[in-house]
Amino acid sequence: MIRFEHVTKSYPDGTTAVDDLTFEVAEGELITLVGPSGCGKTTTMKMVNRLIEPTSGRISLGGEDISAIDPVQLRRRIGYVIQQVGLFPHKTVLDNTATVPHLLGRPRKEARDRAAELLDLVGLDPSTYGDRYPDQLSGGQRQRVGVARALAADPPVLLMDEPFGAVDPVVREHLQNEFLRLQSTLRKTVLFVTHDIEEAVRLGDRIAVYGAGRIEQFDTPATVLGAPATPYTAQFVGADRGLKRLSVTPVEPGDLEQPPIVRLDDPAARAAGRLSADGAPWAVVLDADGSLYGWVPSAALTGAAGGSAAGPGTKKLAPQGTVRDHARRMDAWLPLGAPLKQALSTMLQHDAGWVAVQDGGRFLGVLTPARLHTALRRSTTADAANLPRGEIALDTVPASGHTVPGPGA
Ligand SMILES: Nc1ncnc2c1ncn2[C@@H]1O[C@H](COP(=O)(O)OP(=O)(O)OP(=O)(O)O)[C@@H](O)[C@H]1O
Repeated sequence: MIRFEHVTKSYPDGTTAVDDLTFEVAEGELITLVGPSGCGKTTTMKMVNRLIEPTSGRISLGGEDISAIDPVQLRRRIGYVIQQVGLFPHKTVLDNTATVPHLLGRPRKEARDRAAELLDLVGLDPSTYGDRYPDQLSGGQRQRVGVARALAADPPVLLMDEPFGAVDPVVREHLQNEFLRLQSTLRKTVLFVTHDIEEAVRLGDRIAVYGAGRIEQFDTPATVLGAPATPYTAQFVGADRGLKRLSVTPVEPGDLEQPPIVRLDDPAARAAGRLSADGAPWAVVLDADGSLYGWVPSAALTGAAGGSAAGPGTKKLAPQGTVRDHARRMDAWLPLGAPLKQALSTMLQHDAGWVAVQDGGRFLGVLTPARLHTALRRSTTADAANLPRGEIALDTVPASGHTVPGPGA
């Protein structure tokens, strides 16, 4: 969709803002441009809508050389969101958003209806905010209007230059999540400038890491974090890149452990026999349709008073009733493909030694801290070797136990 071929921008004073850039952005892809101040990110962006003309090289949009497109026509195909949103102070939020469609010839009423839809889309109720003026909004709300306005002409391409840079971290994360939700349905081709590596990782399908005027690495967030191409990139993404990588590494079926499984309606005696044969301290309990209900400690099944809390020497009774009578609920589960960070956070939140992973309501297995660590290492090695994760064998330091720790362990 967007293609840079050997693009250079030099200024008469001898500054080379961008030096021989070549890259391609696919349709519907969100690329984050990240790097320190002055490395050429904004210059790259402004060359796409011809606010800056390159000194040499070629930029094309959908196969068309942009130097042959009238800049005004070109900008109608490209939404532009900047940090200092640049709303018209004397116009209401609704009119600010409707300006572009109206300028493009849509009747006023139609343009305003569309603007109301867009405000709704970016999370601003038009009946509450539509009649306000920009100075009656918070910084985060103004940014949302900026995004709505950029989307108003329904351009296939969006350029976003630190659009969430001026708001506090909490609002910023909120805006990022909303923008991701929007992008998952709109699938615009987006160039997004930021100097915040966290933001670049969270939003980008791929990240372009800039050094002075050049791209040092252009790859997926997982690869940039797991296998930085140069010492510069490694230093830029930070020493805690393993931790950041948790956010972009999904849970895969091969990561899961398989504790014994019993069903809610199984007789307790049979379930106890099964656990005792396996030497397992607990089992996952599934309901009739195969989804997670919770877990049951072996001690509870064998009737020891107080279940898993029973001390040594407690007299064991014959198992009574069904598993349902002894099982404990466990709400902590994740969908397959959820990031490892969510897995870790769910374990911590539930104070549990494992978290169940399900696919469309079907239980697949459990992830433990040890397995999470292995998954992270394996995916990092796989990215560096350019192989599927399942094909990576690790030389692993053995975990201390060989059974899955019980919840709360
Ligand atoms: N008109 C100009 N004349 C000379 N140098 C310029 C001019 N405009 C920009 N530059 C230089 O080009 C380089 C790239 O600037 P650019 O705005 O693209 O950086 P950036 O990566 O977006 O930085 P920031 O994160 O601070 O916005 C900088 O060194 C800047 O000083």
